[in-house]
Amino acid sequence: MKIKMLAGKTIEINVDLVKERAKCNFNIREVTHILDGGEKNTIQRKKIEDISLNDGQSRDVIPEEYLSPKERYENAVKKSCIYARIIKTELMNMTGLETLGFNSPVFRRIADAYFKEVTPLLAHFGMFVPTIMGQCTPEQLAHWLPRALNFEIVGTYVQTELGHGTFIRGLETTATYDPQTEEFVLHSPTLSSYKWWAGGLGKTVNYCVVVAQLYTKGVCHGVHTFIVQIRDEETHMPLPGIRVGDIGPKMGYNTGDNGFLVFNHHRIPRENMMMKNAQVLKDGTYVKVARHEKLTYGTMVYVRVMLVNEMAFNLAKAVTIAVRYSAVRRQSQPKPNQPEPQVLDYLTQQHKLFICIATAHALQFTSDWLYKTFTSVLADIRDDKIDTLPELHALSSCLKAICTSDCAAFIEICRFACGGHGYMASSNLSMIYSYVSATRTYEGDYTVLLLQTARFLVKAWEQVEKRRPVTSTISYLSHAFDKLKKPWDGSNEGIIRAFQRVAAGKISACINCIRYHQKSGKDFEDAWQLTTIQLVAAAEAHCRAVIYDTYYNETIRLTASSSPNVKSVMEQLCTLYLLYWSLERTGDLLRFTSLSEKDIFDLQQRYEKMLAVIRPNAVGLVDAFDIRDEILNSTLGAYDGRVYERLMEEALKSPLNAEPVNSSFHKHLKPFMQGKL
Ligand SMILES: CCCCCCCCCCCCCCCCCCCCC/C=C/C(=O)SCCNC(=O)CCNC(=O)[C@H](O)C(C)(C)COP(=O)(O)OP(=O)(O)OC[C@H]1O[C@@H](n2cnc3c(N)ncnc32)[C@H](O)[C@@H]1OP(=O)(O)O
Ligand SMILES: Cc1cc2nc3c(=O)[nH]c(=O)nc-3n(C[C@H](O)[C@H](O)[C@H](O)COP(=O)(O)OP(=O)(O)OC[C@H]3O[C@@H](n4cnc5c(N)ncnc54)[C@H](O)[C@@H]3O)c2cc1C
Repeated sequence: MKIKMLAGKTIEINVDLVKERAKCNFNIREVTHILDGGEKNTIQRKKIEDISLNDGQSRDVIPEEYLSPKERYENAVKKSCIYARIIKTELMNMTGLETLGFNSPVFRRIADAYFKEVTPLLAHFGMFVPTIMGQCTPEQLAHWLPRALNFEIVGTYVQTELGHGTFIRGLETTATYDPQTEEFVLHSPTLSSYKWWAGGLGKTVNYCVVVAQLYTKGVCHGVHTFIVQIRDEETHMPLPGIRVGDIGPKMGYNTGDNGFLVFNHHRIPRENMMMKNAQVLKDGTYVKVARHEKLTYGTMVYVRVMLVNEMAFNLAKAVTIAVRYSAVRRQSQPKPNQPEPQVLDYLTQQHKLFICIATAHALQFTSDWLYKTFTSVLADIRDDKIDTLPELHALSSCLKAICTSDCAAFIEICRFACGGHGYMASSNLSMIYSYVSATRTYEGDYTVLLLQTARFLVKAWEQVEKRRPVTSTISYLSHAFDKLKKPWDGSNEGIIRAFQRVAAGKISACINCIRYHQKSGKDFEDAWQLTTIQLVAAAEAHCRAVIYDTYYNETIRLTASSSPNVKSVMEQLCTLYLLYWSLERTGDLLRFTSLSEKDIFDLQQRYEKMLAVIRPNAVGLVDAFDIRDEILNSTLGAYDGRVYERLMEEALKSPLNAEPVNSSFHKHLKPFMQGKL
């Protein structure tokens, strides 16, 4: 152990980690600034983290795992209030922080110090407020937004029902306009129409955005959004006509009180229909305002965009834990009479972990780029231009699907990399995994969203066939008709072009398959269904090509003025990422490019050399994510590497250790062992 001063405190640091940090050859701070989007952001983030975490209010006295479900929920509500108050009063009013939105990634990051699972207010921050911002008229906005931002009301987003989640047009809850009273009557006509899943609905919120089928003058106009009060603002009792409760234990999100909601002819004022995109006049006349009918789905697009950033952050946490632990952990004896090596020195361990570091960078850069695209499309929509929306929908759909799926898979690999201790709840890897694993399903299931992107790609292909221009993310399709396979080029640019060829080849194969089925007499819908396995694969290939291209170009752009070693380590990671996926997808490359057996051998050699090059910087790279111990919440991943001490300290907190003999011994085990039971 070595002693080191950190943030004014003297701490003991594991000697292996000290050596690792001494080996690091690049400026860690510089990489942190790049990942944060600039030095100013890092300074601001650290200032906010200090204010909200230094007083220890985020800490639990008793670890959450030992509380009952009810106590865990109550603890999460208590901490949500502390957390929201700090953000609202102390941070939002600080000079210099005005530019931070309520949904700033910095606030998001701090939340993990307060909640091992989630805050019951997550859907308030992540969905209720954004829906108000996106779906209200200016008058409605003036009424609802300040109340929601000041937490005078707390809300959630209630869309999914027992019977339907994916197929929104199939939702059954009705909102029928009554011109006599100028109210909407909300009703749940069947068991399958019961609302199910919304976060915070069970016990926390008093308002919600409800998605329901709008009926007026006897005509159904499809799903629309309504702001519905469900609980009394004073007593919190459910209002008449409302049945609401918690849906019970889940694989994760257990402090999130996901709920059910049943309407029995519940009335709300006409003004509570969110009327930015469509209106119902007092006499019941339906007026469509928006030029694109899917603008009602705007909150989902927003959350899908935000989820890519969520994935980058969660993977950064998991790999920080796994790399630090792998530097501390020593195991086996590959050579006789030699000391046990750090497990990080095993090539197989590097193969598990360095791709996770690279992926966290790839997702961070892709998410920043996607967010910029999102804000630019929002600006277009404000100017009444809706032609950029389909591409945003296609991009956010596939990126949400692939990033959530990759991130869950890589977090599980981080757990494997930590052996048995990775399975301890105190490693925090299980909690990170259960949180991330749900993201592949919610906000649009993986397969369903990739099929949305596939629709866009098939249409794009038809445009390219007609030699019509297409948008930038699919411009590579224009080369799909080049007949000759180009010689394999293993440079980064060459690999990216090769994967664009793979994507184009897969889309082309789908088109051929759809047309083949149509020629055999199938209608388009059936031909589409028969092609869906390939369509999902084509959308995945397209998405990966977008990520490769974005990661590569952003790395070059963001390190243009970096110091040489920072530039090189960032480029090495990007190259590693491209080599990793080339080796993972040799089948595709063999099918659609001129890759040979010899090229695969070369790729493998280059990949393994790259692992060795990155090895000395591994701990430095995860330190550069700059995730505070309070946020990591892990016995295995703390900055000081006191892994075994922390494991033991946490074990001693188990209530089972509070007494030398548990009463069940005398009550059950002893009589059983003595044959008296
Ligand atoms: C002061 C306070 C400070 C506090 C600080 C706090 C800080 C904390 C910050 C927190 C913020 C962080 C946020 C990050 C994470 C947030 C997490 C929030 C928690 C989320 C929990 C989960 C919630 C949910 O799951 S909500 C429910 C989501 N449900 C779905 O996603 C359903 C999926 N289904 C669909 O999207 C659709 O039904 C679909 C697309 C599958 C099919 O729809 P359809 O109507 O049947 O359409 P279809 O006929 O197939 O297509 C017609 C046409 O329309 C196109 N289309 C479809 N969708 C869209 C769209 N969205 N936009 C544009 N176009 C669309 C489709 O492609 C077709 O086009 P064409 O092919 O051209 O015809
Ligand atoms: C933790 C969590 C939090 C949530 N929070 C909220 C919330 O706050 N508000 C809210 O409204 N909802 C919420 N949800 C619900 C969530 O949005 C839905 O569960 C999700 O959209 C998937 O829909 P589903 O459950 O209907 O799945 P289904 O659509 O029934 O999916 C089942 C299977 O069928 C497949 N499938 C479905 N349709 C097709 C198709 N057309 N083609 C091919 N395959 C298909 C899917 O791929 C999947 O494998 C939450 C869910 C979870 C798990």
